[in-house]
Amino acid sequence: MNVTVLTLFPEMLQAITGYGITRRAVETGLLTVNAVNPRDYTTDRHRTVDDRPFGGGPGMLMKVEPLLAALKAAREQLGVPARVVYLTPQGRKLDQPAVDRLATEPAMILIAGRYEGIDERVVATEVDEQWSIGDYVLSGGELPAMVMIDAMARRIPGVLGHQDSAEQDSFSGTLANLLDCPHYTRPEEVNGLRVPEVLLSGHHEAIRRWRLKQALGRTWQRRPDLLEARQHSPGLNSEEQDLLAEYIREHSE
Ligand SMILES: COc1ccccc1CNc1ccc(C(N)=O)cn1
Repeated sequence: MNVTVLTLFPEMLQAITGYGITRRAVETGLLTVNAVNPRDYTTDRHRTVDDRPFGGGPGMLMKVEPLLAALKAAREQLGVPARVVYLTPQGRKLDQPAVDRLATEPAMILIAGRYEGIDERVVATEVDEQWSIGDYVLSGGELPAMVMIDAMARRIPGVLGHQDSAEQDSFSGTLANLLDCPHYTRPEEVNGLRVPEVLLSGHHEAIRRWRLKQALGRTWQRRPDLLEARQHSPGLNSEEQDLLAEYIREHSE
């Protein structure tokens, strides 16, 4: 997947290109992340990228011309048709299904706005999709862009060490509308705190049921909205219904 970010702060992208799974995805060529800085496409002496809003109001907006010129350069750089995404509080709330679909795009241009956003004429003529990572306002679209890139990178085959299918198959995790179960690793006891015995038992069926019960129970406790969705599509099977009922009984006395 090839991603180009339009940003006034290209160095910020080192937060994903320089560390961990996303760094390795870039190094192995499974992912490319480039930056195009609209400031490099200004023509005035002061390299102006922002201006005051018509009609008054607080703050500044990103000007049209530098953005359009940067978009043109980004499209030429990518060389193939790219999906243009604008990260904004006015966008649709990003979720895993959206990430999974976006991750199938061969090329994307992410516009990271600064100030109070960008001139609407750029949105109207160039943006394909507007996305928000949550109902809060940040100082720029760079962090949301990196959140989207990180989430998409994990869906590219070969990027995750463990078999992708393992993640797909697991009932929990955001892919299956359930919260994940608790996880433990060595030592078996620390500060008097023990690992649940079932996880040490080697009984894979008992472990599977315990993890499913914990995932269902946690979702019931923390995210009833997710559970509601899961109860309708695809619906809880009889084992899941039994395990959830058991968890609720144990957590209601
Ligand atoms: C006032 O900032 C803006 C106003 C309009 C557009 C972009 C920005 C840049 N800031 C952003 C961007 C995205 C998100 C999000 N929730 O995805 C939060 N903040």
